[in-house]
Parts: sequence; C-alpha cells; structure tokens
Amino acid sequence: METPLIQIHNLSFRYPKASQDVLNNIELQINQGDYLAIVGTSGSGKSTLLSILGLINPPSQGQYRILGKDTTRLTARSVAQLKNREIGFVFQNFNLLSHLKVCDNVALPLSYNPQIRRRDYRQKVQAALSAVGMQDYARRYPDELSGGQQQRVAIARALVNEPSLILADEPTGNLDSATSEQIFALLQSLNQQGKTICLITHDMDYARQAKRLCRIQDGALSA
Ligand SMILES: Nc1ncnc2c1ncn2[C@@H]1O[C@H](COP(=O)(O)OP(=O)(O)OP(=O)(O)O)[C@@H](O)[C@H]1O
Repeated sequence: METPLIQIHNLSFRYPKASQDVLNNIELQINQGDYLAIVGTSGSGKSTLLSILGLINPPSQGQYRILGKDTTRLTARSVAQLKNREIGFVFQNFNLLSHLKVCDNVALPLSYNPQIRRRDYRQKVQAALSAVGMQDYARRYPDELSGGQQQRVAIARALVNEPSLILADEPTGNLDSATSEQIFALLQSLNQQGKTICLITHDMDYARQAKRLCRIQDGALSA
C-alpha cells in the first residue's frame, strides 16, 4: 500500500501583479519512497512548482497537503516549521555559506529545529556527511572543494534533518557530465534507501532514470 506524502489538487499559482497563472489546475500525488523527475522547457513553471512543494510560495488556488496536513489552512508559523523539518532543498548553485566550514554548513538546518539537542548535532552532521561520502571533509571550507564535492555537501545539508522530501532544482546544472553522473547515482542510491525525491532536470537521460517522469508545459502538468 503506497502512503501519500504530498497531495495536490486543482492547484493554480499566479505571481503577485502578474496577469496570468504560471501553474494551472495541477493534480499531483507524491508517495513516500517516490523518485519524481519534472521536465519542461525554460519558463514552463518547474521552479515555481518546486517553490510551492517546498512551502516557499503558497498556492493561489487549490489544495496542497503534506503528510495529510492542508498547508493552506495552517498558520505561517506551522508552515515554516513544516518547511524546516520536512523539506530538504538542493540548488543548482549549491548555496553553501563560504565563511562556514562544511560541518557548520551541514548543521545549519538543525539550528532551526528546536526539537534537536545541540549535543546531537555532531553525530547527525557526521551521519549526513557519511551518507554522501564526504565524512573526511568536515573541517574544510566550501571553496576548498570541487563543484561535485560542494553539491554532495549541499545534499548532506538537505538530509541532516531527516526530512520527508528532498527537492532538487537542476542539481547538476553547474557540473560537468562525469560529476553529474555521480550526483545522479547518489540521488538514485538515496532513493533506494527510502528517501523521497522530487527533481527538476533538463537532462532527459537522467530524468528517465527516476521512478516517475512528469512534464510541465505552459503551467500544466502531465505524467
Ligand atoms: N518572482 C516572479 N515574479 C513574476 N513572474 C515570475 C517570477 N518567477 C518566475 N516568473 C515567471 O513564471 C514563469 C515560470 O518560471 P519558472 O522559473 O517556474 O520556470 P522554469 O520552468 O523553472 O524555467 P527555467 O527552466 O528557465 O528555470 C516564467 O514565465 C517566469 O518569467
């Protein structure tokens, strides 16, 4: 029996002051353990959809449930809590803080989660770094690492809170093809270990490796 993690019904989204919707009547269910790739041409609405899945933007219309909770009926504080605890983000530009060591970058999401005790940080950071093969780089700074290593660290940061969903927006957009292959292999293996992943990519070869492939065209999503 598949357990729904995300349930989106009749969702539309329009940016403030824009004259038309970027997303129209989206229907989407993501189950626990899914690996979903979203493809679409530039400007089709992929990043916008990811920003809604990641609780950065609320839908303009329709329903978005995560873990059974209707996010449109929650307070801003509850939404922020859900975002911090249940979502891990991976970006094209890695978005690591250059003045912090690898271990401190990875620890950042823990500091937004008051349920986690400070004395547990070290073990959690080590576990996340080990999951991406970067356990020996904890004391380095981001600019001492290659692009692929920086993306691994960013994936460790996304994993550290043990979120329900990993969202990755063009995670290999700044990487060469050999390094991209390693990052996709890592995402694949994290999914095989049970992580739920939703990914945007331009690379159809990798998109086809995901369990599910969805396309966005002019704001409409199809399987
Ligand atoms: N903050 C914003 N305010 C107004 N319009 C926006 C904003 N961000 C994006 N858009 C518009 O929304 C549409 C969808 O953008 P989005 O970034 O979701 O597309 P995308 O499919 O991720 O594109 P790309 O592949 O180029 O990253 C585009 O027409 C874009 O111009």
